[in-house]
Amino acid sequence: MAVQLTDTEVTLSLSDDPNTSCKILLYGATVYSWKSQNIEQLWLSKAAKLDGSKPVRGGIPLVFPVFGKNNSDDFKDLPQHGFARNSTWEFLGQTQQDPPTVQFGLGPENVDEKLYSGWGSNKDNDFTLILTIALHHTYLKTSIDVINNNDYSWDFNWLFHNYLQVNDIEDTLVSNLAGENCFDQLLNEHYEEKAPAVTFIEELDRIYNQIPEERMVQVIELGKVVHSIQRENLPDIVVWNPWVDKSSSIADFQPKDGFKKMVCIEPGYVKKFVTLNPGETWSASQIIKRNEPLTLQSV
Ligand SMILES: O=P(O)(O)OC[C@H]1O[C@H](O)[C@H](O)[C@@H](O)[C@@H]1O
Repeated sequence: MAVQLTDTEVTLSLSDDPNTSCKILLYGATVYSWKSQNIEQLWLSKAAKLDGSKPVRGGIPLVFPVFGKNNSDDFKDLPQHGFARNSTWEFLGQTQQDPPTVQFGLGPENVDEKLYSGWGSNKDNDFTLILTIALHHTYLKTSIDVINNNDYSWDFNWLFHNYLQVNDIEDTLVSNLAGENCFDQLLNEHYEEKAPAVTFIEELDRIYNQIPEERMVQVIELGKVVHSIQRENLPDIVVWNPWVDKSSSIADFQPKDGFKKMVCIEPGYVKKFVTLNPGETWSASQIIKRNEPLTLQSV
């Protein structure tokens, strides 16, 4: 069976290749495992909670309606990264057989009242989120539709918080960001990226912004491309590795040297807010690919 459902999660697998599969928790609609030909592609903390008691540390948590903490009136009462990752989504069903494709939905009725009331000055922003996940032989596609059901407009951020698995972060490069604008969240500074590729030797937390859509960001290990990310309507890319001190301060980050095995590459719309008008739908997607050729688009 290509799609299996339990009370808490959905599993997709390819009928002609059962070793290619992904698992999605209803909690947060979080993809917490994606295996391609039996090789796990996503990093998941050994201490990640999969019981709905807190957002999943690993996989692909979803960030909505705010990225990080924001002190403006409409967002200051929300938790870090909003409430999509800590709400239980509805499974809407399978929409396609081949490739296996499923959808999940979230609306105000699914969100804890206290969390929801932290958003917006009207306190009744009526939204629908539809998440679509499609599993292919060599890639995983996640797409989001955000619908405004109100008769007034409101603002939001969206981000796919991908925790990608690597063998050794010190052998890992992230390419195709040279020459782009970056906001360094640790230095609290904007600058132009001068390095031909992003390397990791300490904690790193940057928002690369307004990256042209044709730019394919690639994660390269010892000269081999391990992940490539294609984006639609997601102009910003957060690159994060917590390294030693930050990992040790995160209770559900295990093992403590797990930062060596992961890099977060997070396509989103976070440097500015999307303003969504009444009745309108905003759509975006990402495709995470394996085994792509090296594409040099900036050096
Ligand atoms: O600990 P969390 O709330 O899941 O956030 C984890 C990380 O998310 C993003 O990558 C941010 O850029 C980081 O500043 C943050 O530390």
